[in-house]
Amino acid sequence: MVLSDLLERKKKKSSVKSLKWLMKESLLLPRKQLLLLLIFTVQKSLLLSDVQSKSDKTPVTVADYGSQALVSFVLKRELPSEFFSLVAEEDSVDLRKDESQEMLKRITTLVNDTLSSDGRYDFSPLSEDDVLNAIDSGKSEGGSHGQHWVLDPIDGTKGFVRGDQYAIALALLDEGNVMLGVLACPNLPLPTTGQSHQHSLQSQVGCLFSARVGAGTYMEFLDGSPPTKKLGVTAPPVRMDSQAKYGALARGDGAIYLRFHHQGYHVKIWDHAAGCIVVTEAGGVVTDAAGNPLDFSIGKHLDLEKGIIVTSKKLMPLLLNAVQEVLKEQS
Ligand SMILES: Nc1ncnc2c1ncn2[C@@H]1O[C@H](COP(=O)(O)O)[C@@H](OP(=O)(O)O)[C@H]1O
Ligand SMILES: [Mg+2]
Ligand SMILES: [Mg+2]
Ligand SMILES: [Mg+2]
Repeated sequence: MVLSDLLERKKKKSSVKSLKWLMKESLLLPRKQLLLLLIFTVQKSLLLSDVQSKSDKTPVTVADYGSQALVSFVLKRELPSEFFSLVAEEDSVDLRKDESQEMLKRITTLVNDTLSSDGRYDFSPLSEDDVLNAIDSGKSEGGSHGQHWVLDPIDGTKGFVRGDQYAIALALLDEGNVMLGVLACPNLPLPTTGQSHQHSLQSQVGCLFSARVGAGTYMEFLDGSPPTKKLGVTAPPVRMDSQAKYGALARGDGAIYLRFHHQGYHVKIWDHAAGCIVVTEAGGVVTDAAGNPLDFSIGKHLDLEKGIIVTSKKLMPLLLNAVQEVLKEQS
C-alpha cells in the first residue's frame, strides 16, 4: 500500500500535510541545505579530534553524529509523533564518555550554528543533552509493522575522512517495504556519459538521487539545478566508497555491483535501504547471492545469503548463475 493511501485512511489533516511535505521534500533529504551546510563545514576543516574509532573499529566523525542529530530534529519537527520512528546507525554511548566531551561540544556547536544559519526553524539553542537525545532518537528497531525511517547519517565514513565518496542515506519503510529513498552524494561527479553539456559539468560534484516506489528514480544536482531525467540502468563499472555506488549504477555509470561480506558480519539496513530503492526504481535489480530480494522487515539487520548483487534485469540471470557457480566452486 502506498503511503499516501495509508494517510488518507488515517484521515489526519496534519499528518497528510506533513507527509506530503516529506514526499516532496524528502525527495530532498530533510532538509538538504541544512545537512549540506553542516557536512561541508566539517569537511572543510576536519580535525584529527573530529574522528573517533567505534567499538567495531570503524570510524565515526562529528559529521556522522551532527547529521544524525539534524535529521532527527527535522523529522521530529515535521512529523506527527505517531509517524516518528527512526532506525539510525549512530548512538550516544561513546559520546557520553568523559574523553568525548570536547567532541560533544563541537557537535553541539555545529548543530546549533547550522540551524541558525539556515534560519528555517524557530528553536532555542540545543544543549549537549538535547543533542545526545536527538542522536538516541534513532534507536528504533524497525521491523515489519508500521513506518520507520532508516538513516545512515554518513555512509562511507572512511571515504568522507579521505575526502572521497560518501553518501547521506535516508529511506522510509512501510510494513517492511522500502517506499522512499534518498541518497545525497556530495562528492559524486556529475555524469559524464551522454550529456551534451559534458565539459562544463566534469569538474562539478554533488548529486542527489531520490526514488519513490512506482515513481522511478530521479537525480538532481546539489547546487539546486532541477532534476534532469528519469534514470535507466545501462553502462560500465566504477570503484568507490558508500551507497554512492548504487547511485552510480542507477544513472548508468556501472552495470554490476557485487558485495560479499565476511561470514558472521551482520549487514545493516541503513547501508542498503535507500540505495536499493534508488536502483530498483531506475529499473535495476537488487538481490542476495541466492537471488532473493532483500528483506528489510526483520529489524536492523538483513538476513543475507552470502552477499548482495546489484545489476540490470537483463544481466541478472547470467550474473546470478556466474555468482552461484563461483560460490559452489569455493565451497
Ligand atoms: N566488515 C565489514 N563488512 C561489510 N560491511 C562493513 C564492514 N565494516 C563496516 N561495514 C559497513 O560498510 C559501510 C561502508 O560501505 P562501503 O564499503 O560500500 O563504503 C560502512 O558504513 P558506514 O561508513 O556508514 O559506517 C559499514 O556499515
Ligand atoms: Mg559507520
Ligand atoms: Mg553505512
Ligand atoms: Mg554511517
